[in-house]
Amino acid sequence: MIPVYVISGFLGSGKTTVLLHMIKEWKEQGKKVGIILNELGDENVEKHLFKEETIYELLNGCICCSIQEDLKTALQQFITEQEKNPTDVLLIEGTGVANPIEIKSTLLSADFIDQFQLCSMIGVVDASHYLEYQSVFSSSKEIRELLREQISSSTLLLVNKKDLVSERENQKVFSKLEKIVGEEVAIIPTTFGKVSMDILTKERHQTVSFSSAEVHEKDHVHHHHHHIHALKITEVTLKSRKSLEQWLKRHSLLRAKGIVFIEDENKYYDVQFAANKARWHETEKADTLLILIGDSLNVTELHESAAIQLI
Ligand SMILES: Nc1nc2c(ncn2[C@@H]2O[C@H](COP(=O)(O)OP(=O)(O)OP(=O)(O)O)[C@@H](O)[C@H]2O)c(=O)[nH]1
Repeated sequence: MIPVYVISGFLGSGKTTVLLHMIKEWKEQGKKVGIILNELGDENVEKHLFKEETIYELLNGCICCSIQEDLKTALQQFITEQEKNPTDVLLIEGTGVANPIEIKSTLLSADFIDQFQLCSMIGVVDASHYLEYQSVFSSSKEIRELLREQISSSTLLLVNKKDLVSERENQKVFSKLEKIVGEEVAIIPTTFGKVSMDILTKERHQTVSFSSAEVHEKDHVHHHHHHIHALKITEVTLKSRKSLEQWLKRHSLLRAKGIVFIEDENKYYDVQFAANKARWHETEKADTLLILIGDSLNVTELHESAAIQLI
Protein backbone atom coordinates (compact mmCIF):
# COMPACT_ATOMS: atom_id res chain seq x y z
CA MET A 1 0.00 0.00 0.00
CA ILE A 2 1.25 3.44 -0.87
CA PRO A 3 1.33 5.88 2.03
CA VAL A 4 -0.65 9.05 1.31
CA TYR A 5 -0.57 12.43 2.99
CA VAL A 6 -3.27 14.99 2.23
CA ILE A 7 -2.52 18.68 2.71
CA SER A 8 -5.44 21.03 3.04
CA GLY A 9 -5.94 24.60 4.17
CA PHE A 10 -7.37 27.88 3.01
CA LEU A 11 -6.04 29.91 0.06
CA GLY A 12 -2.53 31.14 0.68
CA SER A 13 -2.14 29.44 4.07
CA GLY A 14 1.12 27.73 3.06
CA LYS A 15 0.16 24.32 1.62
CA THR A 16 2.64 24.45 -1.26
CA THR A 17 5.34 25.61 1.16
CA VAL A 18 4.68 22.58 3.39
CA LEU A 19 4.55 20.30 0.36
CA LEU A 20 7.94 21.51 -0.90
CA HIS A 21 9.43 21.05 2.56
CA MET A 22 8.19 17.45 2.74
CA ILE A 23 9.42 16.64 -0.77
CA LYS A 24 12.88 17.99 0.02
CA GLU A 25 13.14 15.99 3.25
CA TRP A 26 11.96 12.77 1.62
CA LYS A 27 14.32 13.21 -1.29
CA GLU A 28 17.19 13.50 1.12
CA GLN A 29 16.12 10.13 2.50
CA GLY A 30 16.22 8.74 -1.05
CA LYS A 31 12.44 8.41 -1.39
CA LYS A 32 10.55 8.95 -4.59
CA VAL A 33 7.54 11.22 -4.17
CA GLY A 34 4.41 11.50 -6.32
CA ILE A 35 2.16 14.54 -6.13
CA ILE A 36 -1.45 15.22 -6.98
CA LEU A 37 -2.17 18.92 -7.16
CA ASN A 38 -5.58 20.45 -7.46
CA GLU A 39 -5.55 23.99 -8.77
CA LEU A 40 -8.28 26.55 -9.06
CA GLY A 41 -8.10 28.03 -12.52
CA ASP A 42 -7.03 26.11 -15.57
CA GLU A 43 -3.32 26.62 -15.17
CA ASN A 44 -0.79 25.52 -12.61
CA VAL A 45 1.46 28.51 -12.12
CA GLU A 46 3.61 26.67 -9.62
CA LYS A 47 4.58 23.84 -11.94
CA HIS A 48 8.17 25.03 -12.17
CA LEU A 49 8.59 24.22 -8.48
CA PHE A 50 8.15 20.52 -9.10
CA LYS A 51 10.47 19.84 -11.99
CA GLU A 52 11.69 16.47 -10.77
CA GLU A 53 8.51 15.00 -9.38
CA THR A 54 5.77 13.10 -11.14
CA ILE A 55 2.77 15.39 -10.91
CA TYR A 56 -0.84 14.52 -11.59
CA GLU A 57 -2.80 17.71 -11.95
CA LEU A 58 -6.46 18.29 -11.42
CA LEU A 59 -6.89 21.66 -13.02
CA ASN A 60 -9.89 23.89 -12.97
CA GLY A 61 -11.06 22.02 -9.91
CA CYS A 62 -14.61 22.98 -9.24
CA ILE A 63 -14.07 21.21 -6.00
CA CYS A 64 -17.36 19.90 -4.78
CA CYS A 65 -18.85 18.82 -8.06
CA SER A 66 -15.99 17.35 -10.01
CA ILE A 67 -13.08 16.66 -7.73
CA GLN A 68 -14.03 13.14 -6.82
CA GLU A 69 -14.24 11.97 -10.43
CA ASP A 70 -11.02 13.75 -11.40
CA LEU A 71 -9.27 12.49 -8.32
CA LYS A 72 -10.33 8.92 -9.10
CA THR A 73 -8.86 9.25 -12.58
CA ALA A 74 -5.62 10.68 -11.21
CA LEU A 75 -5.35 7.90 -8.61
CA GLN A 76 -5.96 5.24 -11.30
CA GLN A 77 -3.24 6.81 -13.46
CA PHE A 78 -0.95 6.83 -10.49
CA ILE A 79 -1.55 3.11 -9.83
CA THR A 80 -0.89 2.24 -13.49
CA GLU A 81 2.27 4.32 -13.48
CA GLN A 82 3.47 2.55 -10.31
CA GLU A 83 4.31 -0.56 -12.33
CA LYS A 84 6.84 1.30 -14.48
CA ASN A 85 7.86 4.03 -12.15
CA PRO A 86 7.37 3.06 -8.52
CA THR A 87 6.82 5.81 -5.98
CA ASP A 88 7.36 5.51 -2.23
CA VAL A 89 4.87 8.07 -1.07
CA LEU A 90 2.03 10.19 -2.46
CA LEU A 91 1.20 13.76 -1.48
CA ILE A 92 -2.16 15.31 -2.36
CA GLU A 93 -2.68 19.07 -2.13
CA GLY A 94 -6.23 20.34 -2.39
CA THR A 95 -7.13 23.79 -3.65
CA GLY A 96 -7.49 26.41 -0.95
CA VAL A 97 -11.24 26.05 -1.18
CA ALA A 98 -11.45 22.27 -1.30
CA ASN A 99 -13.26 20.35 1.31
CA PRO A 100 -10.75 17.64 2.27
CA ILE A 101 -13.54 15.28 3.30
CA GLU A 102 -14.15 14.63 -0.38
CA ILE A 103 -10.52 13.63 -0.86
CA LYS A 104 -10.62 11.48 2.24
CA SER A 105 -13.76 9.61 1.23
CA THR A 106 -12.35 8.90 -2.25
CA LEU A 107 -9.19 7.42 -0.73
CA LEU A 108 -11.23 5.31 1.67
CA SER A 109 -13.65 4.09 -1.01
CA ALA A 110 -13.75 0.45 -2.13
CA ASP A 111 -11.70 1.19 -5.28
CA PHE A 112 -8.70 2.51 -3.42
CA ILE A 113 -8.76 1.36 0.16
CA ASP A 114 -6.50 -1.62 -0.62
CA GLN A 115 -4.05 0.44 -2.67
CA PHE A 116 -3.46 3.49 -0.54
CA GLN A 117 -2.86 4.00 3.12
CA LEU A 118 -4.11 7.39 4.23
CA CYS A 119 -1.52 8.27 6.87
CA SER A 120 -2.44 11.79 7.80
CA MET A 121 -4.64 14.73 6.87
CA ILE A 122 -2.45 17.76 7.42
CA GLY A 123 -4.36 21.01 7.79
CA VAL A 124 -2.51 24.30 7.32
CA VAL A 125 -3.92 27.44 8.95
CA ASP A 126 -2.69 30.99 8.37
CA ALA A 127 -2.21 32.26 11.94
CA SER A 128 -2.10 35.85 10.76
CA HIS A 129 -5.57 35.71 9.22
CA TYR A 130 -7.43 33.07 11.15
CA LEU A 131 -9.22 35.47 13.48
CA GLU A 132 -10.17 37.75 10.62
CA TYR A 133 -11.54 34.87 8.54
CA GLN A 134 -13.60 33.74 11.55
CA SER A 135 -15.05 37.15 12.19
CA VAL A 136 -18.64 37.69 11.09
CA PHE A 137 -17.72 41.25 10.23
CA SER A 138 -14.95 40.54 7.82
CA SER A 139 -15.73 37.26 6.09
CA SER A 140 -18.65 35.40 4.60
CA LYS A 141 -20.46 32.48 6.20
CA GLU A 142 -19.23 30.33 3.38
CA ILE A 143 -15.58 31.01 4.14
CA ARG A 144 -16.10 30.44 7.86
CA GLU A 145 -17.77 27.09 7.23
CA LEU A 146 -15.16 25.97 4.76
CA LEU A 147 -12.35 26.79 7.18
CA ARG A 148 -14.11 24.83 9.89
CA GLU A 149 -14.46 21.82 7.60
CA GLN A 150 -10.81 21.99 6.64
CA ILE A 151 -9.80 22.19 10.28
CA SER A 152 -12.13 19.59 11.71
CA SER A 153 -11.11 16.96 9.16
CA SER A 154 -7.40 17.34 9.93
CA THR A 155 -5.43 14.85 11.98
CA LEU A 156 -2.54 17.29 12.38
CA LEU A 157 -2.78 21.09 12.28
CA LEU A 158 0.07 23.40 11.32
CA VAL A 159 -0.56 26.95 12.44
CA ASN A 160 1.66 28.63 9.88
CA LYS A 161 2.96 32.20 9.45
CA LYS A 162 3.88 32.36 13.10
CA ASP A 163 6.41 35.07 12.19
CA LEU A 164 3.55 37.44 11.39
CA VAL A 165 1.69 37.23 14.70
CA SER A 166 2.35 38.11 18.32
CA GLU A 167 2.61 35.40 20.96
CA ARG A 168 -0.75 36.55 22.33
CA GLU A 169 -2.53 36.23 19.01
CA ASN A 170 -0.90 32.87 18.41
CA GLN A 171 -2.25 31.67 21.74
CA LYS A 172 -5.72 32.92 20.88
CA VAL A 173 -5.70 31.09 17.54
CA PHE A 174 -4.40 27.96 19.29
CA SER A 175 -7.27 27.97 21.82
CA LYS A 176 -9.88 28.47 19.10
CA LEU A 177 -8.47 25.61 17.06
CA GLU A 178 -8.28 23.34 20.07
CA LYS A 179 -11.98 23.93 20.69
CA ILE A 180 -12.70 22.61 17.19
CA VAL A 181 -10.39 19.60 17.03
CA GLY A 182 -10.05 18.63 20.69
CA GLU A 183 -6.86 17.64 22.44
CA GLU A 184 -6.10 14.55 20.38
CA VAL A 185 -5.06 16.50 17.29
CA ALA A 186 -1.58 18.01 17.55
CA ILE A 187 -1.51 21.76 16.80
CA ILE A 188 1.98 22.87 15.80
CA PRO A 189 3.01 26.50 15.19
CA THR A 190 5.24 26.87 12.12
CA THR A 191 7.00 29.48 10.01
CA PHE A 192 7.27 28.68 6.32
CA GLY A 193 5.87 25.24 7.14
CA LYS A 194 9.06 24.10 8.83
CA VAL A 195 8.41 21.22 11.14
CA SER A 196 10.26 17.98 11.73
CA MET A 197 9.35 15.03 9.53
CA ASP A 198 8.81 12.95 12.67
CA ILE A 199 5.85 15.15 13.52
CA LEU A 200 4.59 15.35 9.96
CA THR A 201 4.74 11.64 9.30
CA LYS A 202 3.72 10.32 12.68
CA GLU A 203 1.03 7.74 11.99
CA ARG A 204 -2.29 9.30 12.75
CA HIS A 205 -4.72 6.90 11.18
CA GLN A 206 -6.73 6.14 14.27
CA THR A 207 -8.42 9.41 13.62
CA VAL A 208 -8.27 9.07 9.83
CA SER A 209 -10.06 5.77 9.41
CA PHE A 210 -13.50 6.57 10.54
CA SER A 211 -16.31 4.14 9.91
CA SER A 212 -17.49 3.49 6.41
CA ALA A 213 -21.00 4.52 7.42
CA GLU A 214 -19.70 7.95 8.31
CA VAL A 215 -17.82 8.26 5.03
CA HIS A 216 -20.94 7.27 3.19
CA GLU A 217 -23.06 9.80 4.95
CA LYS A 218 -20.53 12.60 4.46
CA ASP A 219 -20.22 11.62 0.84
CA HIS A 220 -23.77 12.68 0.29
CA VAL A 221 -23.51 16.08 1.84
CA HIS A 222 -22.74 18.53 -0.90
CA HIS A 223 -20.59 21.43 0.08
CA HIS A 224 -20.94 24.20 -2.41
CA HIS A 225 -18.34 26.88 -2.54
CA HIS A 226 -19.36 28.34 -5.83
CA HIS A 227 -19.04 31.93 -4.77
CA ILE A 228 -15.30 31.59 -4.82
CA HIS A 229 -14.14 32.24 -8.33
CA ALA A 230 -10.85 31.99 -10.14
CA LEU A 231 -10.06 34.22 -13.08
CA LYS A 232 -7.10 33.96 -15.41
CA ILE A 233 -5.52 36.93 -17.18
CA THR A 234 -2.80 36.18 -19.70
CA GLU A 235 0.00 38.27 -21.19
CA VAL A 236 0.51 40.41 -18.14
CA THR A 237 2.86 43.37 -18.53
CA LEU A 238 2.81 45.87 -15.70
CA LYS A 239 4.36 49.25 -15.17
CA SER A 240 5.54 48.57 -11.63
CA ARG A 241 5.18 46.04 -8.86
CA LYS A 242 3.44 48.65 -6.75
CA SER A 243 0.69 49.16 -9.33
CA LEU A 244 -0.28 45.50 -9.12
CA GLU A 245 -0.19 45.43 -5.32
CA GLN A 246 -2.47 48.45 -5.13
CA TRP A 247 -4.86 47.00 -7.67
CA LEU A 248 -5.07 43.63 -5.88
CA LYS A 249 -5.82 45.31 -2.56
CA ARG A 250 -8.41 47.59 -4.08
CA HIS A 251 -10.34 44.60 -5.40
CA SER A 252 -10.25 42.67 -2.09
CA LEU A 253 -8.87 39.54 -3.68
CA LEU A 254 -8.30 36.56 -1.44
CA ARG A 255 -5.39 35.28 -3.45
CA ALA A 256 -3.47 35.94 -6.63
CA LYS A 257 -0.48 34.25 -8.19
CA GLY A 258 1.31 34.22 -11.45
CA ILE A 259 4.22 35.33 -13.58
CA VAL A 260 4.33 38.93 -14.76
CA PHE A 261 6.65 41.25 -16.67
CA ILE A 262 7.50 44.58 -15.00
CA GLU A 263 8.30 47.28 -17.53
CA ASP A 264 10.06 49.70 -15.19
CA GLU A 265 12.57 47.03 -14.24
CA ASN A 266 12.58 45.06 -17.48
CA LYS A 267 12.29 41.85 -15.44
CA TYR A 268 10.03 38.83 -15.04
CA TYR A 269 8.65 38.05 -11.59
CA ASP A 270 6.85 35.22 -9.90
CA VAL A 271 4.26 36.96 -7.73
CA GLN A 272 2.36 35.46 -4.80
CA PHE A 273 -0.34 37.55 -3.18
CA ALA A 274 -1.92 36.08 -0.05
CA ALA A 275 -3.45 37.65 3.05
CA ASN A 276 -3.06 41.11 1.51
CA LYS A 277 0.70 40.78 1.12
CA ALA A 278 2.64 40.32 -2.08
CA ARG A 279 5.91 38.42 -2.39
CA TRP A 280 8.07 38.80 -5.47
CA HIS A 281 10.77 36.52 -6.84
CA GLU A 282 12.63 37.34 -9.99
CA THR A 283 12.26 34.58 -12.54
CA GLU A 284 13.35 33.59 -16.05
CA LYS A 285 11.49 34.77 -19.13
CA ALA A 286 8.18 32.90 -19.35
CA ASP A 287 4.62 33.18 -20.60
CA THR A 288 3.01 35.69 -18.30
CA LEU A 289 -0.30 35.14 -16.57
CA LEU A 290 -2.16 35.94 -13.39
CA ILE A 291 -4.69 33.82 -11.54
CA LEU A 292 -7.02 35.89 -9.37
CA ILE A 293 -9.16 34.24 -6.71
CA GLY A 294 -11.87 35.93 -4.70
CA ASP A 295 -15.20 35.61 -2.98
CA SER A 296 -18.14 36.58 -5.22
CA LEU A 297 -15.90 38.12 -7.87
CA ASN A 298 -17.50 40.21 -10.52
CA VAL A 299 -15.56 38.62 -13.33
CA THR A 300 -16.62 41.05 -16.08
CA GLU A 301 -15.88 44.10 -13.97
CA LEU A 302 -12.49 42.74 -12.94
CA HIS A 303 -11.56 41.98 -16.53
CA GLU A 304 -12.50 45.50 -17.58
CA SER A 305 -10.74 47.11 -14.66
CA ALA A 306 -7.60 45.04 -15.28
CA ALA A 307 -7.63 46.02 -18.92
CA ILE A 308 -7.88 49.72 -18.11
CA GLN A 309 -5.85 50.08 -14.95
CA LEU A 310 -3.41 47.27 -15.04
CA ILE A 311 -2.28 46.10 -18.37
N1 LIG B 1 5.57 35.45 6.28
C1 LIG B 1 5.29 34.19 5.94
N2 LIG B 1 4.92 33.90 4.67
C2 LIG B 1 4.67 32.60 4.35
C3 LIG B 1 4.78 31.55 5.31
N3 LIG B 1 4.46 30.39 4.69
C4 LIG B 1 4.17 30.68 3.40
N4 LIG B 1 4.31 32.01 3.18
C5 LIG B 1 4.07 32.76 1.92
O1 LIG B 1 2.66 32.82 1.71
C6 LIG B 1 2.37 32.73 0.31
C7 LIG B 1 1.42 31.56 0.04
O2 LIG B 1 2.08 30.34 0.34
P1 LIG B 1 1.71 28.98 -0.43
O3 LIG B 1 2.54 27.89 0.18
O4 LIG B 1 1.80 29.18 -1.90
O5 LIG B 1 0.20 28.83 -0.02
P2 LIG B 1 -0.91 27.80 -0.56
O6 LIG B 1 -1.71 27.42 0.64
O7 LIG B 1 -0.28 26.72 -1.34
O8 LIG B 1 -1.78 28.75 -1.50
P3 LIG B 1 -2.92 28.37 -2.61
O9 LIG B 1 -2.17 27.91 -3.79
O10 LIG B 1 -3.65 29.64 -2.83
O11 LIG B 1 -3.86 27.39 -2.04
C8 LIG B 1 3.71 32.57 -0.40
O12 LIG B 1 4.14 33.83 -0.82
C9 LIG B 1 4.62 32.03 0.70
O13 LIG B 1 5.97 32.32 0.49
C10 LIG B 1 5.18 31.90 6.67
O14 LIG B 1 5.26 31.08 7.57
N5 LIG B 1 5.40 33.23 6.90
